Amino acid sequence: MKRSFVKMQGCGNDYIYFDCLEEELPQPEKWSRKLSDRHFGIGGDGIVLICPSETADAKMRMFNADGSEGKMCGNAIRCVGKYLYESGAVPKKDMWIETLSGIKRLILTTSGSQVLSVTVDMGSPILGASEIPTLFNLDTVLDHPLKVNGQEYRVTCVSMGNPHCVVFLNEVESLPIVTIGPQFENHSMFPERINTEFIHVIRRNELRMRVWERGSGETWACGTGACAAVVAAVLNGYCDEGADVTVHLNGGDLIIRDVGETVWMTGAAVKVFEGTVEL
Ligand SMILES: N[C@H](CCC[C@H](N)C(=O)O)C(=O)O
Repeated sequence: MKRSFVKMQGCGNDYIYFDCLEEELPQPEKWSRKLSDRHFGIGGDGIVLICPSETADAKMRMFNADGSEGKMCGNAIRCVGKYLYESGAVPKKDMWIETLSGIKRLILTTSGSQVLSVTVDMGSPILGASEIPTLFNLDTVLDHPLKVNGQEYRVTCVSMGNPHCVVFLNEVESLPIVTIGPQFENHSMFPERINTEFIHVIRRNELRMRVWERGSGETWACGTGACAAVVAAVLNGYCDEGADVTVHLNGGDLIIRDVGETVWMTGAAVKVFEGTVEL
């Protein structure tokens, strides 16, 4: 069966999007693995399904490149808002998207009929060690030692609807992320695996971040991860609550504001190409 798709990216975190408002996509786990392959498929960090919702303007389901389903995706939800507005499916600049981590509010910035950037209310961070989930026998995991492959790191764990482990380092450019990333992702303390953000604090309102994502490996950006990183930075005294923090990712910048009860994320959403694929 021939199926149309749209390739979109947020700060280089690129997914293959399927409009499922009229027609479901069967076996999304299988197709995410096949189509994400950058040599034998379309190429991407995974696939995203844009589905109907009874409680919001639309519903987003996202699947990592390994086929596992993520409960929330910050870069993808911005692209979903862009697609829905520009296609006319949801002609609103203030819209609501249902996810497995609850309904999120999007505010679109447009130029004519084009969406330039999207601001998302990412919701309240979850800090309870068992809720993230982790197996630490603690209430919260703040600047806590964790041995990974024989080396001790200090970690802060935050959920933005999906699990994150934030590690502050003196520099991240030379980090052997392909080696250390999987060792964090599959560590025994994280029963549902983990997304890991490696952070260099440039100044109080500026972070540099690299990320090893659960199910996709090193991605060029992670929206939920950038939010988790700023929450962790505020908790550890590196950033100020309520301030706009610029997070520099491999693929671009996100502006994150942790206001305590919620976290706001602003960033671009870019269409790369459209196509059809035989499923
Ligand atoms: N790998 C993540 C999902 C994608 C999150 C990321 N791409 C974002 O922009 O938030 C997980 O399994 O929880």
